Amino acid sequence: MRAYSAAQVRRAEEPLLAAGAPLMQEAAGALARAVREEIRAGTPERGTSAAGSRPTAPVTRGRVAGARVCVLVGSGNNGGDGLFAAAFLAGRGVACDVVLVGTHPHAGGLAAARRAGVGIHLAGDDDGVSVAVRLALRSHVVVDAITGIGARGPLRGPAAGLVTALGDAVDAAPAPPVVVAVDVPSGIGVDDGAVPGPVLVADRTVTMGAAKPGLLLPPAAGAAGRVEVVELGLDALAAEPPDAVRLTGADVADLWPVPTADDHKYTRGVLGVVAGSGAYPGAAVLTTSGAVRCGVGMVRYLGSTPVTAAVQARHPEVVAGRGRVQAWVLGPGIDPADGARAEDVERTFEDALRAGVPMVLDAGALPLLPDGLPAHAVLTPHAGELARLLTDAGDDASRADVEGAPVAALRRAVEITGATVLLKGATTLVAGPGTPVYAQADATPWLATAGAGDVLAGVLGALLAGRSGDVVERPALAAELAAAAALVHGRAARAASAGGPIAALDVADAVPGTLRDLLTGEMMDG
Ligand SMILES: NC(=O)C1=CN([C@@H]2O[C@H](COP(=O)(O)OP(=O)(O)OC[C@H]3O[C@@H](n4cnc5c(N)ncnc54)[C@H](O)[C@@H]3O)[C@@H](O)[C@H]2O)[C@@H](O)CC1
Ligand SMILES: Nc1ncnc2c1ncn2[C@@H]1O[C@H](COP(=O)(O)OP(=O)(O)O)[C@@H](O)[C@H]1O
Ligand SMILES: [K+]
Repeated sequence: MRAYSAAQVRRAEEPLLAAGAPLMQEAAGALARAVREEIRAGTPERGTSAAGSRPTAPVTRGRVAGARVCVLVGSGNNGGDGLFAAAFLAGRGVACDVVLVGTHPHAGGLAAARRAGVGIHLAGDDDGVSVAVRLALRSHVVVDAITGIGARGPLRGPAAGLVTALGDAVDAAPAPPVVVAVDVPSGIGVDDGAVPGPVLVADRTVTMGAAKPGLLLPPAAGAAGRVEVVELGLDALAAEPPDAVRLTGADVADLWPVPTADDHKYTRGVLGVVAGSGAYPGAAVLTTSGAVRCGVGMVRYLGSTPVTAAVQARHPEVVAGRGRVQAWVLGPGIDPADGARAEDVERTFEDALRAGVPMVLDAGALPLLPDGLPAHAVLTPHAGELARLLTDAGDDASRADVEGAPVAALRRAVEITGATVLLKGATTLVAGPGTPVYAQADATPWLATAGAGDVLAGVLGALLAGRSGDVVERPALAAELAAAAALVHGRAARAASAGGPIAALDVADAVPGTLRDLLTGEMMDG
Protein backbone atom coordinates (compact mmCIF):
# COMPACT_ATOMS: atom_id res chain seq x y z
CA MET A 1 0.00 0.00 0.00
CA ARG A 2 1.49 3.32 -1.15
CA ALA A 3 0.50 6.46 0.75
CA TYR A 4 0.68 9.99 -0.64
CA SER A 5 0.67 13.36 1.07
CA ALA A 6 -2.36 15.68 1.01
CA ALA A 7 -0.53 17.96 -1.47
CA GLN A 8 0.26 15.07 -3.81
CA VAL A 9 -3.36 13.93 -3.77
CA ARG A 10 -4.64 17.45 -4.46
CA ARG A 11 -2.25 17.82 -7.40
CA ALA A 12 -3.39 14.48 -8.81
CA GLU A 13 -7.08 15.42 -8.44
CA GLU A 14 -6.70 18.76 -10.22
CA PRO A 15 -6.79 17.60 -13.85
CA LEU A 16 -9.73 15.29 -13.16
CA LEU A 17 -11.75 18.01 -11.42
CA ALA A 18 -10.92 20.45 -14.21
CA ALA A 19 -12.29 17.90 -16.67
CA GLY A 20 -15.50 17.70 -14.63
CA ALA A 21 -14.99 14.18 -13.22
CA PRO A 22 -17.65 13.50 -10.55
CA LEU A 23 -15.09 12.59 -7.87
CA MET A 24 -17.28 13.49 -4.91
CA GLN A 25 -20.16 11.40 -6.24
CA GLU A 26 -17.82 8.44 -6.66
CA ALA A 27 -16.36 8.99 -3.19
CA ALA A 28 -19.80 9.27 -1.60
CA GLY A 29 -21.09 6.21 -3.45
CA ALA A 30 -18.17 4.10 -2.20
CA LEU A 31 -18.66 5.45 1.32
CA ALA A 32 -22.36 4.57 1.28
CA ARG A 33 -21.50 1.03 0.09
CA ALA A 34 -19.03 0.64 2.96
CA VAL A 35 -21.63 1.81 5.48
CA ARG A 36 -24.18 -0.65 4.07
CA GLU A 37 -21.60 -3.46 4.42
CA GLU A 38 -21.09 -2.54 8.05
CA ILE A 39 -24.83 -2.53 8.67
CA ARG A 40 -25.22 -5.91 6.97
CA ALA A 41 -22.31 -7.38 8.94
CA GLY A 42 -23.85 -6.20 12.21
CA THR A 43 -25.52 -8.91 14.28
CA PRO A 44 -29.21 -8.56 15.16
CA GLU A 45 -28.17 -8.24 18.82
CA ARG A 46 -26.21 -5.11 18.04
CA GLY A 47 -29.40 -3.39 17.01
CA THR A 48 -31.33 -4.26 20.12
CA SER A 49 -28.82 -4.57 22.95
CA ALA A 50 -27.34 -1.70 24.93
CA ALA A 51 -30.07 -2.33 27.50
CA GLY A 52 -32.67 -1.20 25.03
CA SER A 53 -30.88 2.07 24.38
CA ARG A 54 -31.51 1.76 20.65
CA PRO A 55 -35.08 2.52 19.72
CA THR A 56 -34.52 1.14 16.22
CA ALA A 57 -36.00 -2.14 15.05
CA PRO A 58 -33.43 -4.94 15.05
CA VAL A 59 -31.49 -5.09 11.82
CA THR A 60 -31.59 -8.50 10.21
CA ARG A 61 -28.39 -9.71 8.59
CA GLY A 62 -28.29 -8.61 4.97
CA ARG A 63 -30.88 -5.83 5.27
CA VAL A 64 -30.20 -2.13 5.60
CA ALA A 65 -33.68 -0.65 5.72
CA GLY A 66 -34.52 0.23 9.32
CA ALA A 67 -30.89 0.74 10.32
CA ARG A 68 -29.77 4.07 11.74
CA VAL A 69 -26.76 6.06 10.62
CA CYS A 70 -25.41 9.31 12.04
CA VAL A 71 -23.07 11.40 9.87
CA LEU A 72 -20.83 14.05 11.47
CA VAL A 73 -20.31 16.74 8.84
CA GLY A 74 -17.62 19.46 8.71
CA SER A 75 -17.57 22.49 6.43
CA GLY A 76 -15.32 21.20 3.66
CA ASN A 77 -15.51 18.60 0.92
CA ASN A 78 -14.95 15.84 3.48
CA GLY A 79 -18.34 16.83 4.88
CA GLY A 80 -19.60 16.93 1.29
CA ASP A 81 -18.71 13.24 0.89
CA GLY A 82 -20.64 12.54 4.09
CA LEU A 83 -23.72 14.51 3.02
CA PHE A 84 -24.03 12.82 -0.39
CA ALA A 85 -23.52 9.42 1.25
CA ALA A 86 -26.30 10.24 3.73
CA ALA A 87 -28.59 11.08 0.79
CA PHE A 88 -27.74 7.73 -0.91
CA LEU A 89 -28.36 5.78 2.30
CA ALA A 90 -31.65 7.53 3.02
CA GLY A 91 -32.74 6.53 -0.49
CA ARG A 92 -32.15 2.88 0.54
CA GLY A 93 -34.39 3.14 3.57
CA VAL A 94 -31.68 3.85 6.13
CA ALA A 95 -32.75 6.32 8.83
CA CYS A 96 -30.06 9.00 8.51
CA ASP A 97 -29.20 11.92 10.72
CA VAL A 98 -26.61 14.53 9.89
CA VAL A 99 -24.87 16.55 12.59
CA LEU A 100 -23.39 19.76 11.18
CA VAL A 101 -20.16 20.52 13.01
CA GLY A 102 -19.17 23.57 10.98
CA THR A 103 -21.15 26.60 9.94
CA HIS A 104 -20.78 26.31 6.15
CA PRO A 105 -21.61 22.78 5.05
CA HIS A 106 -21.17 21.77 1.40
CA ALA A 107 -24.22 23.39 -0.25
CA GLY A 108 -24.92 20.75 -2.91
CA GLY A 109 -24.49 17.94 -0.39
CA LEU A 110 -26.79 19.60 2.14
CA ALA A 111 -29.50 20.14 -0.48
CA ALA A 112 -29.27 16.47 -1.58
CA ALA A 113 -29.49 15.28 2.03
CA ARG A 114 -32.53 17.47 2.71
CA ARG A 115 -34.28 16.24 -0.44
CA ALA A 116 -33.67 12.63 0.67
CA GLY A 117 -35.35 13.29 4.02
CA VAL A 118 -32.22 13.20 6.17
CA GLY A 119 -32.63 14.78 9.62
CA ILE A 120 -30.35 17.81 9.99
CA HIS A 121 -28.98 18.85 13.41
CA LEU A 122 -26.43 21.39 14.61
CA ALA A 123 -23.59 20.76 17.07
CA GLY A 124 -22.71 24.41 17.58
CA ASP A 125 -22.84 24.50 21.40
CA ASP A 126 -22.91 22.15 24.42
CA ASP A 127 -26.62 21.35 23.97
CA GLY A 128 -26.02 20.57 20.31
CA VAL A 129 -23.12 18.29 21.27
CA SER A 130 -25.30 16.41 23.79
CA VAL A 131 -28.00 15.86 21.18
CA ALA A 132 -25.39 14.70 18.67
CA VAL A 133 -23.91 12.20 21.14
CA ARG A 134 -27.38 10.75 21.81
CA LEU A 135 -28.07 10.47 18.07
CA ALA A 136 -24.72 8.80 17.49
CA LEU A 137 -25.13 6.29 20.31
CA ARG A 138 -28.46 5.05 19.05
CA SER A 139 -27.05 4.54 15.55
CA HIS A 140 -25.63 1.37 14.05
CA VAL A 141 -22.95 3.32 12.20
CA VAL A 142 -21.40 6.72 12.86
CA VAL A 143 -19.69 8.35 9.89
CA ASP A 144 -16.86 10.79 10.67
CA ALA A 145 -16.85 13.34 7.83
CA ILE A 146 -15.60 16.33 9.84
CA THR A 147 -12.20 16.93 8.23
CA GLY A 148 -10.08 15.20 5.61
CA ILE A 149 -6.93 16.33 3.80
CA GLY A 150 -7.88 19.98 4.37
CA ALA A 151 -7.43 19.73 8.16
CA ARG A 152 -4.92 22.04 9.83
CA GLY A 153 -3.62 21.12 13.30
CA PRO A 154 -5.68 19.56 16.07
CA LEU A 155 -9.49 19.69 15.87
CA ARG A 156 -10.80 23.03 17.17
CA GLY A 157 -14.06 24.46 18.44
CA PRO A 158 -17.26 22.39 18.28
CA ALA A 159 -15.47 19.64 16.30
CA ALA A 160 -13.05 19.10 19.20
CA GLY A 161 -15.87 19.19 21.77
CA LEU A 162 -18.02 16.72 19.85
CA VAL A 163 -15.22 14.25 19.11
CA THR A 164 -14.06 14.28 22.74
CA ALA A 165 -17.57 13.76 24.14
CA LEU A 166 -18.48 11.13 21.58
CA GLY A 167 -15.18 9.25 22.06
CA ASP A 168 -15.85 8.98 25.80
CA ALA A 169 -19.46 7.90 25.19
CA VAL A 170 -18.47 5.25 22.63
CA ASP A 171 -15.80 3.86 24.99
CA ALA A 172 -18.41 3.52 27.74
CA ALA A 173 -21.25 2.16 25.55
CA PRO A 174 -22.07 -1.54 26.00
CA ALA A 175 -22.92 -1.84 22.30
CA PRO A 176 -21.07 0.99 20.59
CA PRO A 177 -21.82 2.00 17.01
CA VAL A 178 -19.41 1.07 14.23
CA VAL A 179 -17.33 4.14 13.33
CA VAL A 180 -16.47 4.70 9.67
CA ALA A 181 -14.02 7.54 8.93
CA VAL A 182 -14.15 9.37 5.62
CA ASP A 183 -10.71 9.72 4.00
CA VAL A 184 -8.96 9.88 7.42
CA PRO A 185 -10.08 9.92 11.05
CA SER A 186 -10.68 13.65 11.58
CA GLY A 187 -7.96 15.30 13.66
CA ILE A 188 -4.99 13.09 12.73
CA GLY A 189 -1.85 14.51 11.15
CA VAL A 190 -2.66 13.45 7.59
CA ASP A 191 0.97 13.62 6.42
CA ASP A 192 2.96 12.78 9.54
CA GLY A 193 0.77 10.36 11.50
CA ALA A 194 0.63 12.65 14.55
CA VAL A 195 -2.31 12.71 16.95
CA PRO A 196 -2.19 16.33 18.10
CA GLY A 197 -5.65 16.39 19.72
CA PRO A 198 -8.94 14.48 20.03
CA VAL A 199 -9.67 11.85 17.37
CA LEU A 200 -12.65 9.50 17.09
CA VAL A 201 -11.17 6.00 16.75
CA ALA A 202 -12.57 4.34 13.61
CA ASP A 203 -13.29 0.70 12.90
CA ARG A 204 -12.85 1.32 9.20
CA THR A 205 -11.50 4.16 7.06
CA VAL A 206 -12.72 4.68 3.51
CA THR A 207 -9.95 6.74 1.93
CA MET A 208 -10.30 8.55 -1.37
CA GLY A 209 -7.99 8.13 -4.36
CA ALA A 210 -4.98 6.82 -2.43
CA ALA A 211 -3.92 6.02 1.13
CA LYS A 212 -2.54 8.92 3.18
CA PRO A 213 0.65 8.56 5.31
CA GLY A 214 -1.28 9.10 8.57
CA LEU A 215 -3.24 5.91 7.85
CA LEU A 216 -0.05 3.83 7.92
CA LEU A 217 2.14 5.67 10.44
CA PRO A 218 1.88 5.47 14.22
CA PRO A 219 0.36 6.77 16.36
CA ALA A 220 -2.45 7.97 14.02
CA ALA A 221 -2.66 4.64 12.17
CA GLY A 222 -4.04 3.13 15.37
CA ALA A 223 -7.17 5.28 14.95
CA ALA A 224 -7.87 4.24 11.35
CA GLY A 225 -9.08 0.64 11.72
CA ARG A 226 -9.27 -1.28 8.44
CA VAL A 227 -8.20 0.95 5.57
CA GLU A 228 -9.92 0.70 2.21
CA VAL A 229 -8.82 2.75 -0.79
CA VAL A 230 -11.49 4.02 -3.20
CA GLU A 231 -10.06 4.17 -6.72
CA LEU A 232 -10.71 7.60 -8.23
CA GLY A 233 -8.36 7.23 -11.19
CA LEU A 234 -5.64 9.51 -9.76
CA ASP A 235 -3.22 8.27 -12.42
CA ALA A 236 -0.73 11.10 -11.86
CA LEU A 237 0.26 9.48 -8.53
CA ALA A 238 1.82 6.49 -10.31
CA ALA A 239 4.73 8.73 -11.33
CA GLU A 240 5.23 10.16 -7.82
CA PRO A 241 7.35 8.73 -5.00
CA PRO A 242 5.07 7.72 -2.12
CA ASP A 243 5.65 9.24 1.32
CA ALA A 244 4.90 6.04 3.20
CA VAL A 245 4.62 2.41 2.14
CA ARG A 246 3.31 -0.80 3.70
CA LEU A 247 4.56 -4.00 2.08
CA THR A 248 2.14 -6.86 1.52
CA GLY A 249 2.80 -10.59 1.45
CA ALA A 250 2.95 -10.47 -2.35
CA ASP A 251 5.67 -7.79 -2.22
CA VAL A 252 7.74 -10.02 0.05
CA ALA A 253 7.32 -12.95 -2.32
CA ASP A 254 8.82 -10.74 -5.04
CA LEU A 255 11.73 -9.63 -2.85
CA TRP A 256 12.70 -12.94 -1.24
CA PRO A 257 15.56 -14.81 -2.97
CA VAL A 258 14.45 -18.26 -4.14
CA PRO A 259 17.17 -20.75 -5.11
CA THR A 260 17.35 -22.23 -8.60
CA ALA A 261 19.03 -25.36 -9.94
CA ASP A 262 22.18 -23.32 -10.70
CA ASP A 263 22.66 -22.27 -7.06
CA HIS A 264 25.00 -23.69 -4.44
CA LYS A 265 25.36 -22.64 -0.83
CA TYR A 266 27.86 -19.85 -1.56
CA THR A 267 25.76 -18.25 -4.30
CA ARG A 268 22.72 -18.35 -1.99
CA GLY A 269 24.52 -16.13 0.51
CA VAL A 270 26.66 -16.63 3.59
CA LEU A 271 25.85 -14.66 6.74
CA GLY A 272 28.43 -13.88 9.41
CA VAL A 273 27.15 -13.41 12.96
CA VAL A 274 28.87 -11.67 15.87
CA ALA A 275 26.25 -12.00 18.61
CA GLY A 276 26.00 -13.33 22.15
CA SER A 277 28.52 -13.38 24.95
CA GLY A 278 29.22 -15.13 28.22
CA ALA A 279 26.56 -12.93 29.85
CA TYR A 280 24.00 -13.38 27.03
CA PRO A 281 24.68 -16.67 25.24
CA GLY A 282 21.03 -17.01 24.19
CA ALA A 283 21.27 -14.08 21.78
CA ALA A 284 23.75 -16.10 19.71
CA VAL A 285 21.34 -19.02 19.47
CA LEU A 286 18.35 -16.77 18.64
CA THR A 287 20.16 -14.73 15.98
CA THR A 288 21.59 -17.77 14.22
CA SER A 289 18.20 -19.53 14.46
CA GLY A 290 16.46 -16.60 12.76
CA ALA A 291 19.01 -16.77 9.93
CA VAL A 292 19.14 -20.56 9.55
CA ARG A 293 15.34 -20.77 9.46
CA CYS A 294 15.29 -18.35 6.51
CA GLY A 295 17.16 -20.85 4.39
CA VAL A 296 20.37 -18.82 4.01
CA GLY A 297 23.22 -20.65 2.22
CA MET A 298 25.41 -20.80 5.33
CA VAL A 299 25.84 -19.12 8.70
CA ARG A 300 29.33 -18.45 10.11
CA TYR A 301 29.44 -17.74 13.83
CA LEU A 302 32.16 -15.82 15.69
CA GLY A 303 32.24 -16.19 19.46
CA SER A 304 33.80 -17.93 22.43
CA THR A 305 34.05 -21.74 22.54
CA PRO A 306 31.20 -22.29 25.03
CA VAL A 307 28.82 -19.95 23.19
CA THR A 308 29.74 -21.54 19.85
CA ALA A 309 28.95 -24.92 21.42
CA ALA A 310 25.51 -23.65 22.46
CA VAL A 311 24.86 -22.41 18.92
CA GLN A 312 25.97 -25.69 17.34
CA ALA A 313 23.96 -27.76 19.83
CA ARG A 314 20.85 -26.10 18.40
CA HIS A 315 22.12 -25.76 14.82
CA PRO A 316 24.89 -28.20 13.88
CA GLU A 317 24.92 -26.64 10.39
CA VAL A 318 26.39 -23.36 11.72
CA VAL A 319 30.12 -23.06 10.91
CA ALA A 320 32.48 -21.58 13.51
CA GLY A 321 35.07 -18.96 12.59
CA ARG A 322 35.81 -16.35 9.95
CA GLY A 323 35.53 -16.75 6.19
CA ARG A 324 33.97 -15.01 3.20
CA VAL A 325 30.47 -13.66 3.90
CA GLN A 326 27.89 -11.64 1.95
CA ALA A 327 26.41 -9.92 5.01
CA TRP A 328 26.97 -9.51 8.75
CA VAL A 329 24.85 -9.28 11.87
CA LEU A 330 26.74 -7.50 14.65
CA GLY A 331 25.66 -6.77 18.21
CA PRO A 332 22.76 -8.84 19.64
CA GLY A 333 23.56 -9.91 23.21
CA ILE A 334 26.81 -7.97 23.34
CA ASP A 335 27.51 -5.44 26.08
CA PRO A 336 29.50 -2.56 24.55
CA ALA A 337 31.39 -2.34 27.88
CA ASP A 338 32.61 -5.94 27.41
CA GLY A 339 36.03 -5.01 25.98
CA ALA A 340 36.83 -8.23 24.10
CA ARG A 341 33.37 -8.57 22.52
CA ALA A 342 33.20 -4.86 21.68
CA GLU A 343 36.53 -5.30 19.90
CA ASP A 344 35.12 -8.25 17.91
CA VAL A 345 32.27 -6.03 16.79
CA GLU A 346 34.49 -3.06 15.94
CA ARG A 347 37.04 -5.10 14.05
CA THR A 348 34.42 -6.96 12.05
CA PHE A 349 32.58 -3.71 11.37
CA GLU A 350 35.79 -2.17 9.92
CA ASP A 351 36.34 -5.25 7.74
CA ALA A 352 32.74 -5.20 6.54
CA LEU A 353 32.93 -1.49 5.77
CA ARG A 354 36.11 -2.00 3.72
CA ALA A 355 34.61 -4.98 1.90
CA GLY A 356 31.40 -3.03 1.18
CA VAL A 357 29.29 -5.84 2.65
CA PRO A 358 25.75 -5.11 3.94
CA MET A 359 25.30 -5.42 7.69
CA VAL A 360 22.73 -5.40 10.46
CA LEU A 361 23.87 -3.41 13.49
CA ASP A 362 21.79 -4.24 16.55
CA ALA A 363 21.76 -3.77 20.33
CA GLY A 364 25.38 -3.69 21.63
CA ALA A 365 26.76 -2.58 18.25
CA LEU A 366 24.68 0.62 18.22
CA PRO A 367 26.71 2.65 20.76
CA LEU A 368 29.97 1.66 19.02
CA LEU A 369 29.10 3.20 15.66
CA PRO A 370 31.01 5.96 13.93
CA ASP A 371 29.13 8.59 11.87
CA GLY A 372 28.90 8.49 8.12
CA LEU A 373 27.63 4.96 7.62
CA PRO A 374 26.58 3.62 4.23
CA ALA A 375 22.88 3.00 3.49
CA HIS A 376 23.60 -0.74 3.23
CA ALA A 377 24.26 -0.72 7.00
CA VAL A 378 20.90 -1.30 8.72
CA LEU A 379 20.53 -0.22 12.36
CA THR A 380 17.76 -2.02 14.28
CA PRO A 381 17.08 -0.10 17.51
CA HIS A 382 13.94 -0.19 19.64
CA ALA A 383 12.62 3.18 20.88
CA GLY A 384 14.94 3.27 23.93
CA GLU A 385 18.02 2.50 21.84
CA LEU A 386 17.04 5.08 19.23
CA ALA A 387 16.63 7.72 21.96
CA ARG A 388 20.13 6.89 23.21
CA LEU A 389 21.56 7.04 19.70
CA LEU A 390 20.05 10.50 19.14
CA THR A 391 21.17 11.71 22.56
CA ASP A 392 24.74 10.48 21.97
CA ALA A 393 24.70 12.46 18.72
CA GLY A 394 23.78 15.66 20.60
CA ASP A 395 19.97 15.65 20.25
CA ASP A 396 18.17 15.48 23.57
CA ALA A 397 15.65 12.68 23.08
CA SER A 398 13.91 10.41 25.57
CA ARG A 399 12.19 7.12 24.85
CA ALA A 400 8.85 8.95 25.25
CA ASP A 401 9.93 11.52 22.64
CA VAL A 402 10.70 8.74 20.16
CA GLU A 403 7.41 6.99 20.88
CA GLY A 404 5.47 10.26 20.57
CA ALA A 405 6.97 11.21 17.20
CA PRO A 406 8.57 8.03 15.86
CA VAL A 407 8.77 9.06 12.21
CA ALA A 408 10.61 12.29 13.02
CA ALA A 409 13.04 10.39 15.27
CA LEU A 410 13.61 7.79 12.57
CA ARG A 411 14.27 10.41 9.89
CA ARG A 412 16.64 12.23 12.22
CA ALA A 413 18.60 9.02 12.89
CA VAL A 414 18.93 8.41 9.15
CA GLU A 415 20.14 11.98 8.69
CA ILE A 416 22.72 11.69 11.50
CA THR A 417 24.11 8.26 10.63
CA GLY A 418 23.60 7.98 6.87
CA ALA A 419 22.46 4.41 7.52
CA THR A 420 19.14 2.67 6.96
CA VAL A 421 17.27 2.55 10.26
CA LEU A 422 14.62 0.05 11.38
CA LEU A 423 12.76 1.18 14.50
CA LYS A 424 11.16 -1.82 16.25
CA GLY A 425 7.72 -1.58 17.81
CA ALA A 426 4.11 -2.65 17.37
CA THR A 427 4.41 -0.87 14.04
CA THR A 428 7.97 -1.29 12.82
CA LEU A 429 9.21 1.70 10.83
CA VAL A 430 12.07 1.67 8.33
CA ALA A 431 13.72 4.42 6.32
CA GLY A 432 17.01 5.00 4.56
CA PRO A 433 18.46 8.09 2.89
CA GLY A 434 15.90 9.28 0.34
CA THR A 435 13.47 6.39 0.81
CA PRO A 436 9.82 6.50 1.85
CA VAL A 437 9.01 5.41 5.38
CA TYR A 438 7.99 1.76 5.44
CA ALA A 439 5.44 1.00 8.18
CA GLN A 440 4.81 -2.68 8.96
CA ALA A 441 2.17 -3.73 11.45
CA ASP A 442 2.20 -7.49 10.87
CA ALA A 443 2.92 -8.86 14.33
CA THR A 444 1.02 -9.61 17.51
CA PRO A 445 1.68 -7.95 20.88
CA TRP A 446 2.79 -11.42 22.06
CA LEU A 447 5.97 -10.71 20.09
CA ALA A 448 7.02 -8.19 22.74
CA THR A 449 9.15 -10.82 24.46
CA ALA A 450 12.86 -11.09 25.27
CA GLY A 451 15.01 -12.21 22.36
CA ALA A 452 12.44 -11.50 19.64
CA GLY A 453 14.67 -8.72 18.32
CA ASP A 454 17.63 -11.11 18.04
CA VAL A 455 15.55 -13.35 15.78
CA LEU A 456 14.66 -10.34 13.63
CA ALA A 457 18.35 -9.45 13.28
CA GLY A 458 19.00 -13.01 12.03
CA VAL A 459 16.09 -12.91 9.55
CA LEU A 460 17.20 -9.55 8.15
CA GLY A 461 20.84 -10.67 8.00
CA ALA A 462 19.84 -13.74 6.00
CA LEU A 463 17.84 -11.63 3.55
CA LEU A 464 20.70 -9.13 3.12
CA ALA A 465 23.13 -12.03 2.52
CA GLY A 466 20.81 -13.48 -0.13
CA ARG A 467 20.48 -10.15 -1.93
CA SER A 468 23.87 -8.70 -1.06
CA GLY A 469 24.91 -7.74 -4.59
CA ASP A 470 21.60 -6.00 -5.30
CA VAL A 471 21.81 -3.99 -2.06
CA VAL A 472 25.34 -2.78 -2.76
CA GLU A 473 24.30 -1.74 -6.26
CA ARG A 474 21.08 -0.07 -5.07
CA PRO A 475 21.42 0.92 -1.39
CA ALA A 476 17.79 2.14 -1.20
CA LEU A 477 16.82 -1.53 -1.47
CA ALA A 478 18.10 -2.04 2.09
CA ALA A 479 15.06 -0.25 3.53
CA GLU A 480 12.64 -2.32 1.46
CA LEU A 481 14.38 -5.55 2.49
CA ALA A 482 14.34 -4.51 6.14
CA ALA A 483 10.58 -3.91 5.88
CA ALA A 484 10.20 -7.33 4.25
CA ALA A 485 12.13 -8.94 7.10
CA ALA A 486 9.85 -7.19 9.62
CA LEU A 487 6.82 -8.55 7.76
CA VAL A 488 8.14 -12.13 7.77
CA HIS A 489 9.14 -11.86 11.45
CA GLY A 490 5.74 -10.40 12.39
CA ARG A 491 3.76 -12.97 10.41
CA ALA A 492 5.86 -15.79 11.85
CA ALA A 493 5.07 -14.47 15.34
CA ARG A 494 1.37 -14.43 14.51
CA ALA A 495 1.50 -17.96 13.12
CA ALA A 496 3.40 -19.21 16.17
CA SER A 497 1.09 -17.44 18.57
CA ALA A 498 -2.33 -18.22 17.09
CA GLY A 499 -3.66 -16.05 19.91
CA GLY A 500 -1.48 -17.45 22.71
CA PRO A 501 1.94 -16.73 24.22
CA ILE A 502 5.19 -17.36 22.34
CA ALA A 503 8.91 -17.50 23.12
CA ALA A 504 11.45 -15.95 20.76
CA LEU A 505 12.63 -19.32 19.45
CA ASP A 506 9.04 -20.20 18.47
CA VAL A 507 9.14 -17.21 16.12
CA ALA A 508 12.29 -18.49 14.40
CA ASP A 509 10.77 -21.96 14.12
CA ALA A 510 7.65 -20.52 12.45
CA VAL A 511 9.66 -18.73 9.75
CA PRO A 512 9.95 -21.64 7.24
CA GLY A 513 6.16 -22.22 7.21
CA THR A 514 5.50 -18.48 6.98
CA LEU A 515 7.90 -18.12 4.03
CA ARG A 516 6.44 -21.16 2.31
CA ASP A 517 2.95 -19.69 2.59
CA LEU A 518 4.14 -16.29 1.35
CA LEU A 519 6.14 -17.72 -1.55
CA THR A 520 3.37 -20.04 -2.69
CA GLY A 521 0.74 -17.32 -2.32
CA GLU A 522 -1.12 -19.21 0.37
CA MET A 523 -0.84 -16.48 2.97
CA MET A 524 -3.37 -13.73 2.48
CA ASP A 525 -2.89 -10.22 3.75
CA GLY A 526 -4.92 -8.86 6.64
N1 LIG B 1 -11.39 17.74 -4.28
C1 LIG B 1 -12.50 16.96 -4.46
O1 LIG B 1 -13.39 17.20 -5.21
C2 LIG B 1 -12.59 15.75 -3.71
C3 LIG B 1 -12.44 15.83 -2.34
N2 LIG B 1 -12.75 14.80 -1.58
C4 LIG B 1 -12.94 15.00 -0.15
O2 LIG B 1 -12.64 16.31 0.21
C5 LIG B 1 -11.73 16.34 1.29
C6 LIG B 1 -10.91 17.58 1.24
O3 LIG B 1 -11.79 18.64 1.28
P1 LIG B 1 -11.39 20.12 1.72
O4 LIG B 1 -10.20 20.53 0.99
O5 LIG B 1 -12.61 20.94 1.57
O6 LIG B 1 -10.97 20.01 3.22
P2 LIG B 1 -11.64 19.24 4.46
O7 LIG B 1 -13.05 18.95 4.23
O8 LIG B 1 -10.75 18.11 4.77
O9 LIG B 1 -11.46 20.28 5.62
C7 LIG B 1 -11.75 21.63 5.47
C8 LIG B 1 -12.75 22.09 6.49
O10 LIG B 1 -12.35 21.72 7.79
C9 LIG B 1 -12.18 22.87 8.60
N3 LIG B 1 -11.01 22.62 9.42
C10 LIG B 1 -9.72 22.55 9.01
N4 LIG B 1 -8.92 22.29 10.05
C11 LIG B 1 -9.71 22.17 11.13
C12 LIG B 1 -9.46 21.91 12.49
N5 LIG B 1 -8.23 21.71 12.93
N6 LIG B 1 -10.52 21.85 13.35
C13 LIG B 1 -11.77 22.03 12.90
N7 LIG B 1 -12.06 22.30 11.62
C14 LIG B 1 -11.05 22.36 10.74
C15 LIG B 1 -11.99 24.00 7.66
O11 LIG B 1 -12.39 25.20 8.27
C16 LIG B 1 -12.89 23.58 6.51
O12 LIG B 1 -14.22 23.88 6.82
C17 LIG B 1 -10.98 15.06 1.18
O13 LIG B 1 -10.44 14.67 2.41
C18 LIG B 1 -12.03 14.12 0.67
O14 LIG B 1 -12.77 13.59 1.74
C19 LIG B 1 -13.40 13.64 -2.18
O15 LIG B 1 -14.74 13.94 -2.27
C20 LIG B 1 -12.85 13.34 -3.53
C21 LIG B 1 -12.96 14.52 -4.42
N1 LIG C 1 3.31 -4.21 21.12
C1 LIG C 1 3.95 -4.89 20.17
N2 LIG C 1 3.25 -5.49 19.18
C2 LIG C 1 3.88 -6.20 18.22
N3 LIG C 1 5.23 -6.34 18.16
C3 LIG C 1 5.97 -5.76 19.11
C4 LIG C 1 5.38 -5.00 20.15
N4 LIG C 1 6.37 -4.53 20.93
C5 LIG C 1 7.53 -4.99 20.41
N5 LIG C 1 7.31 -5.72 19.30
C6 LIG C 1 8.31 -6.41 18.47
O1 LIG C 1 9.01 -7.33 19.31
C7 LIG C 1 10.40 -7.34 19.00
C8 LIG C 1 11.16 -6.94 20.25
O2 LIG C 1 12.50 -6.71 19.96
P1 LIG C 1 13.52 -6.09 21.01
O3 LIG C 1 12.91 -4.92 21.68
O4 LIG C 1 14.80 -5.89 20.30
O5 LIG C 1 13.67 -7.26 22.07
P2 LIG C 1 14.99 -8.06 22.48
O6 LIG C 1 16.09 -7.07 22.61
O7 LIG C 1 14.64 -8.70 23.79
O8 LIG C 1 15.22 -9.07 21.41
C9 LIG C 1 10.57 -6.38 17.82
O9 LIG C 1 10.52 -7.11 16.61
C10 LIG C 1 9.36 -5.46 17.93
O10 LIG C 1 8.97 -4.94 16.69
K1 LIG D 1 -12.87 12.45 8.27
